[in-house]
Amino acid sequence: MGCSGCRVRLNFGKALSRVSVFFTMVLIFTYFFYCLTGVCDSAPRTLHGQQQLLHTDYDALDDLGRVFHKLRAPPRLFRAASASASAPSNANRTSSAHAEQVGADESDAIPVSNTFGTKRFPQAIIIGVKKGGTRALLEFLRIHPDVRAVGAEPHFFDRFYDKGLEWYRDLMPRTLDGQITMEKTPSYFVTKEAPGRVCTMNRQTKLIVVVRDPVTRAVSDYTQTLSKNPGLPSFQSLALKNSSAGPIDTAWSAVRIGLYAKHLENWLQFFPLSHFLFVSGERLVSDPAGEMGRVQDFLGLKRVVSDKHFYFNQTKGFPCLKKPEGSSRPRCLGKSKGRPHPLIPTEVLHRLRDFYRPFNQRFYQMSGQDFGWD
Ligand SMILES: Nc1ncnc2c1ncn2[C@@H]1O[C@H](COP(=O)(O)OS(=O)(=O)O)[C@@H](OP(=O)(O)O)[C@H]1O
Repeated sequence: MGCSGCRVRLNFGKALSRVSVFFTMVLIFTYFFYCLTGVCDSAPRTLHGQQQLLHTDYDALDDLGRVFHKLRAPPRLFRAASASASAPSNANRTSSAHAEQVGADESDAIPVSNTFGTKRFPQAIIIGVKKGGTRALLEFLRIHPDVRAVGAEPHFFDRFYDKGLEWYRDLMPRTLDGQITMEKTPSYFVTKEAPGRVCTMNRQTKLIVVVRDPVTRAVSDYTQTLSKNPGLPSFQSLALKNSSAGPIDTAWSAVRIGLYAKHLENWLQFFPLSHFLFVSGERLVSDPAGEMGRVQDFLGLKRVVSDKHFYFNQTKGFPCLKKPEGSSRPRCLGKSKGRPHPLIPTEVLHRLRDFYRPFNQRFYQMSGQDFGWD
């Protein structure tokens, strides 16, 4: 009896240890599963620490009103997490970052998440210009394994500066050594306070400005506003004071943003010219690989993004990204990028062109580049 009792107790003890081993395994698997999905990210978080910037829809990402909706979106599963789940070697680091970029098109989200690395302030920012081609540039750069970028526009240096630098850093994706953190907010270029603020964050920041013929840019800007507000007055009545007879209305933001020389002057009070790269919005469309070569050189990156990444999509009328490795679909920008412009009377366009000419010439002198808009 004592013996059997002891045996029963022994059997019971064995069963108990098997059950506890089983539960321990379950716990370990659950923990790893959650880690892989980024939920157990243990890095310190700020007030806004739950925000996870996801690359979802290019149009929405550029829609300022929806940025914070995007910021609060819950993290989703992503392929790269498992690729980098084991301690990442240097090779894994680049390929895992690359894997995060794979698989998106304009409607299908590419959740960008990473439980490894450190959140850093951006070393390079695309500061402008609105409707210049900034989204195309950022998305082309994101193919590069050594670039990690915020998908949405943070608008920190113009709208949310009072939230503080830690808030801003927390918006950034994690990067590993050798990777560059980037963001794009085109309104920085025309924000008076932005240069001083960026300089306070880091005076070594590299600044990229995508510029486009200011006349076409103004029409593009107007097209965007019109798409949100169909009752908008005509382009000419907004561009010209006192209707068609009057002078150009420089108070209208669609006109004012195109005074590139004026805005650049403000930035040059804080940063030397060597910190700027001016990307031609026109060449970004006609020769994306060529322009991307210049951008990668400026950022000190290996030239990874090249001809082989692009194809010209006849339907869209713009270059798109070829099917990235492991993805089922090629990637074009969304509907709000490359949409048809309304017809503007030729004399109004001529008047605008004449108006911009001296500012363009001044901008060519300041930047040391002739963009050939005249
Ligand atoms: N590859 C590719 N695909 C689609 N569109 C392209 C591309 N490259 C440059 N562009 C031009 O980008 C213009 C929009 O500029 P932004 O992205 O800077 O706009 S925004 O300020 O972020 O709203 C957009 O302006 P619109 O043509 O007026 O829509 C495009 O001309």
